[in-house]
Amino acid sequence: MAARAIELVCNGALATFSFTDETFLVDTLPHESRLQVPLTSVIWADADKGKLRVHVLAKKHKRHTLVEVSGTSQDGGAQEWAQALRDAAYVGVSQKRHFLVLVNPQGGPGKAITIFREKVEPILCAAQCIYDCQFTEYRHHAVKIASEIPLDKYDAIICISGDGLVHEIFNGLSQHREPMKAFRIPIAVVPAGSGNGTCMNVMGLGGDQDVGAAALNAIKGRPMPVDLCSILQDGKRSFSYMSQCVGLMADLDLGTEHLRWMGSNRFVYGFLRGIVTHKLYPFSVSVKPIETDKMKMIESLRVSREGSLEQRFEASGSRKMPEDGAPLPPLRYASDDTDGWITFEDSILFIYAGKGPYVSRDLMQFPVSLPNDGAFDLVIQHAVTRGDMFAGMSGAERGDPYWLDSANYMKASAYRLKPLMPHGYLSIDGEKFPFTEYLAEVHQGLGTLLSMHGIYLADEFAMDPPVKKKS
Ligand SMILES: Nc1ncnc2c1ncn2[C@@H]1O[C@H](COP(=O)(O)OP(=O)(O)OP(=O)(O)O)[C@@H](O)[C@H]1O
Repeated sequence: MAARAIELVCNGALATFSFTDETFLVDTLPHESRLQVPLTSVIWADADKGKLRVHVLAKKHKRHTLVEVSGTSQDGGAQEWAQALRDAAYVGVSQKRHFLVLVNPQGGPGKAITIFREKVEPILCAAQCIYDCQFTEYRHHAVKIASEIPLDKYDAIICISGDGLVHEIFNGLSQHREPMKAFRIPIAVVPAGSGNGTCMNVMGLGGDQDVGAAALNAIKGRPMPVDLCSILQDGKRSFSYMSQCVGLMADLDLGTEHLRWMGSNRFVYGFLRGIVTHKLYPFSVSVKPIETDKMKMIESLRVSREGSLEQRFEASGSRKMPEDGAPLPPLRYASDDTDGWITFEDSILFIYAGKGPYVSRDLMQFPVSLPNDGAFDLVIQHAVTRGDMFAGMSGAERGDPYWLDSANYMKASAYRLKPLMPHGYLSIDGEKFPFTEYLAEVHQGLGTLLSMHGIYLADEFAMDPPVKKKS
């Protein structure tokens, strides 16, 4: 598309506002200031009595910040131009979305209310969105809110929190009287917890610190189906959307709660403590694998990254709207099915299953994870020397541990895990669960997140295997 431009007067100087399919540009003459942002970053444009105002989220110091640019047209046409810009900036997504905003005042460092009032609210208002806001008042409050959410009222739920509240929302939606329809309500997360892995998976590296990018994702993102996992434990069914882990990785999360004052450094401390104690954990785990070949998983990742944005969403969004009253999907493996299962019984360092490449800023545990391939990625990390554990810390944030020979990396549609020790930690989406046997079973594309990309962003992962040093 040829650039569509309008001449305006801004602060006494002449300026040209223009846009193409890709970009919005403001040029002030003589070239004193220039603003250029992707067209997707334009969140509103309107004109009144010849005065044109455009709101964009411009990237400054690695964060998206709300910026207003305005000018007066002397030749008319501002209203029509603003409308054209708005339509171009919202191609494929609806304008003026209606949100339920859930804010966890206790999440992470306790700044969620400030983040909402000072950063998110002005952006939602600038984009002319409508929202109902609720502060969560106690643990599991979000489960109750999501289980009673009116269908058809909201375009999405915005969660200003960490990953724990998202876990509660998915579980609340599963308890809705119309669970399958409730699961179609997309969730957008604004980082305000101590664990913000979901934001990194959706928005890429730095997404855990970019509130503006998260608000933009809520306003402009499209529904991306994501696999969820049923957890059946002691006859009770719940849902996990992000991770399950036992062994060292659960110890360093749940076993360092008393060191919260250290921030995310407590995880590093926990890992170093694990190197010193060099403890192994006995488990039995049976897996129903879909893929065990690391190079084939890389190939699927490559394919998923190819193709246009439209193609990606088309490929991932072919779900039909469920019928009224459709129940939750049944569990296929609740009985003792063993056909095609592989069993490992061993003392291991940890077992980690998950969806989404990042589990934290410092760890890309599942670099080949895809949003809706019907699998949770599962890693069984076998015993290694202290030296190898230490060396394994380097490159963990860009997925290097994927290539470790000592790690079984699989895509699984289900697994059963049984602790062979009396005490320990089981972390599910970062929450503490009873340390007893459970079954995990994947449901393809059951949940929905908002995304501007249709895939997870984990570009730091090098898809080629490292060259092995000759010994
Ligand atoms: N008002 C409240 N008081 C106490 N706990 C709350 C409140 N609202 C929500 N919670 C709890 O906070 C927990 C986690 O919140 P959140 O997801 O925002 O942060 P997180 O980073 O995952 O966790 P955390 O900060 O605890 O490490 C959830 O278990 C939720 O039940």
